[in-house]
Order: sequence, then C-alpha cells, then structure tokens
Amino acid sequence: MQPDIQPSAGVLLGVNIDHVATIRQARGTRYPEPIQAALVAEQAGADAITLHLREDRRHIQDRDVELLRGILQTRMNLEMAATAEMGLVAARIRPADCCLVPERREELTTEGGLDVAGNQPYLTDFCARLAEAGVRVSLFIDADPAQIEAAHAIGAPVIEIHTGHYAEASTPAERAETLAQIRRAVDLGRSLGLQVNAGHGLDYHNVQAVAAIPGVRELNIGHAIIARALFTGLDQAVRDMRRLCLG
Ligand SMILES: CC(=O)[C@@H](O)[C@H](O)COP(=O)(O)O
Ligand SMILES: NCC(=O)COP(=O)(O)O
Repeated sequence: MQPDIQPSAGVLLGVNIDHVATIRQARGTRYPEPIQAALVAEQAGADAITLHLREDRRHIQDRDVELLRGILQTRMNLEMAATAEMGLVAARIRPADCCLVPERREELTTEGGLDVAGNQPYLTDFCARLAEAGVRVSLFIDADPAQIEAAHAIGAPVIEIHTGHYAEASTPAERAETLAQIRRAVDLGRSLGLQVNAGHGLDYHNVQAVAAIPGVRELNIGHAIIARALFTGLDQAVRDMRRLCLG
C-alpha cells in the first residue's frame, strides 16, 4: 500500500511509538515490535519517529533505540531526561533530534515542561555537548515566555511546546485560553528564530486547532495514534492523523 504522498503543508508529524512498547512490556513478550510500528508509521506518512527512553525503561528499551538508529528511513527524535546517563546514550546513538523532557519516576506521563530558566548553566553545557555530537536539540517546555527566552538564551535551536494543559482543558473557555497561550508561545519562539514544535495529549479531536497555528513546524503525537490503531490498524491511524495535521 503506497503512502499518501502529500506535499507537507508545513506541519510535520512525529509519531511517538512509546506505547507500542508499553503493551510489549506489560507481559515481557517479544511482541508487539516497536521496530515494526516505526516502519509502518513511516510508510503511512510519518515525518519522524519519536521515542522516549525513560530512566525507568517502563516502555522503550535501549535495544529499541539502538536497532531503530540503523533502520529508520525518516528521522529519529529521541526524548530523554537531561541526565549524565542519557547524555552518554545520545552521544553514542547520535539521533537526528534529541528532545529533553523532565521525568519523575512516579509520574504516569510527562506532567510539565523542562525548567530551562532554572537550570541554564547545566542545560547550556548539556545542549552544547549534544550539538558537538551533531544532534539537534529540542527542549520540551511549557508555553511560558520565560522558558522560551531561556531556551533561546542557551542556544537550543528547537522548542516543543507542551500542549497537555490544552488537551486536558475541561471547558471551552479553558480550551480557548490554553490554545491562545500556545499561539503566543509559537509567536515568541518564531520571533527568536527558534523552530517551534508542539506535543502531548494531542488527539483526533483537538489536533487541528494546534496544527492551524501559523509557525508550528512539527507535532509529536503518540498515545492517541496507538490507541486508535487498536481499532483501525496503525497505517490508517497515522494516515488519519497526518490528514488532520495537513488541514
Ligand atoms: C514529552 C511527552 O509529552 C511525551 O513525548 C512523553 O513520551 C510522555 O511520556 P510517556 O510516553 O511515557 O507517556
Ligand atoms: N512529545 C509529545 C509526544 O511525543 C507524544 O505525546 P503523546 O501524544 O503520547 O501524549
């Protein structure tokens, strides 16, 4: 089946395959295989494959990252905490992109953005070392001007705006306000010359409003795609999301 070859309308789709690995880890089996998911997603039109190597290895394993590094046809976006251990992994794997995200072992999923403003010296050095290894650094941050300005100050070329508060909004007013915050964050990031991505909690019902924000370059989406794939298959789930992103 040939993928829908459509010219990118400027909004790229990074498919996060973490939760394929969640199902595998639930029983410790050899299936489902995240490698297979990545290739299916790419064939269906994903512009990048995102995977989060967590410190607790609850889903993606080191072997997934190592194997995919030599297999992906598009681009690896490796998400990780800004720790010494993960810095060594990134320097060895040298993914095209590395997105630094905060982690707390007890969290169910990522809860907030990275505190760049509060950790500038450490993150400046951490990002410089990744850049020296040829890795493009992205910082997963809240739609907070101080964090966006700090990301620019430490030399990160890319930011990914945390869309979780928008995704979890429970009223139309809250949804409108959180979307406006994202829009302002995109405008500020672009004015500083940053590439601005967005992600977390985006699904088939809330993605279009974010994809329509001028200046958003890439959306990283996983949980909703993998959930839909249970019923439509992964190829169709990715195609459907790609179509919504293109508007
Ligand atoms: C940073 C982010 O929002 C996600 O990409 C992250 O991977 C969420 O963590 P889980 O995939 O473990 O839910
Ligand atoms: N950085 C966001 C991501 O990769 C996927 O987040 P989600 O769609 O699984 O919530």
